[in-house]
Amino acid sequence: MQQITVQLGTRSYPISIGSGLLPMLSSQLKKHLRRQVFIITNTRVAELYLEKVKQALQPDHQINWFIMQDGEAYKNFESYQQALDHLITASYGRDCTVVALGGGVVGDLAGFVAASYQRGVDFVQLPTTLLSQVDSSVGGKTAINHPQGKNLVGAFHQPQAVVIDIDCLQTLPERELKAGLAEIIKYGIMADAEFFAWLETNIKKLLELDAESITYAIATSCQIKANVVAGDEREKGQRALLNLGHTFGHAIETASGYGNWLHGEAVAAGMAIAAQVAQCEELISNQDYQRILRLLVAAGLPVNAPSTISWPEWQQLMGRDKKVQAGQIRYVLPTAIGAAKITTDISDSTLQQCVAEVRAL
Ligand SMILES: NC(=O)c1ccc[n+]([C@@H]2O[C@H](COP(=O)([O-])OP(=O)(O)OC[C@H]3O[C@@H](n4cnc5c(N)ncnc54)[C@H](O)[C@@H]3O)[C@@H](O)[C@H]2O)c1
Ligand SMILES: O=C(O)C(=O)C[C@@H](O)[C@H](O)[C@H](O)COP(=O)(O)O
Ligand SMILES: [Zn+2]
Repeated sequence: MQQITVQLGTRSYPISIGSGLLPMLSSQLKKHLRRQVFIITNTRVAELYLEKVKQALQPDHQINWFIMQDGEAYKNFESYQQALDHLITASYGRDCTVVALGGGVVGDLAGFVAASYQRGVDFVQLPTTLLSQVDSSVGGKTAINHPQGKNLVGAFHQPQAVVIDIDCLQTLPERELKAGLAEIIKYGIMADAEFFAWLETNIKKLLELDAESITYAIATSCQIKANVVAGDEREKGQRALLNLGHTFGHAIETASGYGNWLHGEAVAAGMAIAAQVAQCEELISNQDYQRILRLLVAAGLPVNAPSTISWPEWQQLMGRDKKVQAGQIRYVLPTAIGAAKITTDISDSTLQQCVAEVRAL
């Protein structure tokens, strides 16, 4: 088992990564779980893992749970209210722990429940998708979607612990695995040229779920994210680099109806647009631009944006991005493999042309 710490002073927390961790949860989480535990999961994950988790935690804990509907479309106000209704009906107090068992949808929603129930209770993440293991379970961004934009309602609320059992990936559909690779590739592009080169060589092994390679990719991703979050917990500056591809990607997810494009797929197409803009602006070499596209394609990810979104719609959706400051959209653009920058200085015509070109790739 490997352990990484997110260094946030008194709110620091461990990320444990390994095989066979769910059955050993009680010992993994000894110091991190309150007596009253409230598990939030979804229909699919409950079928696969809820009993295992309950068994691992009994009899030391009082356990209640809420099973939400499966899918991005359910990361909404209704599921949020239903989860709270369950917590209140079960008479859970402020001294409970909310446990998220599932992918990023469950994790984001459960995190927001934990952040807001009785003004904040403890929270533990048990991520079961590749995407949630490398990204959403770490860093404390919690949220639900609004029909007009992704993650528009939420809070920063760090977990007490994250336990990543790589065995969960055995049951994950291939399309979801690929979606997780998008956020892994993101780390290589924005922060780590050596990791990007490793991904170029090992992408097939990741697609085949080679245990050593997957563990290395998860640990490296979590370490990169932990470093960024430790330096800028609330996205006042450099944390925005973790949003590479998201200004465009979130617009794609919202415009196409939540769940039609997976988050990772939309981020992949968003990173292709960001790379294209960077190339038009001569911020990145053609060679690095090509390497980004090649790796995304090798991971089986889309590099084309949908052609159904009109330019005014792009503008409206991107205008709701949470990085907007003083009415100006701040774009994250790659400047080389392993480096990115945040800029407002891109003309509308360049953007429109790049979005059109990525549609035509
Ligand atoms: N908070 C953050 O920092 C952050 C970071 C990245 C993404 N996100 C959010 O995460 C969400 C995407 O997360 P996701 O890609 O995990 O999607 P998801 O949570 O919808 O999970 C994908 C699918 O896999 C199923 N599933 C989960 N674990 C499984 C398993 N082990 N075996 C079989 N099926 C399983 C789920 O039921 C679902 O159908 C988006 O809402 C995105 O906005 C948040
Ligand atoms: O942790 C972060 O910071 C990220 O930006 C990670 C992203 O992968 C993630 O999708 C996040 O939820 C996007 O944040 P948002 O602030 O744009 O909603
Ligand atoms: Zn993301």
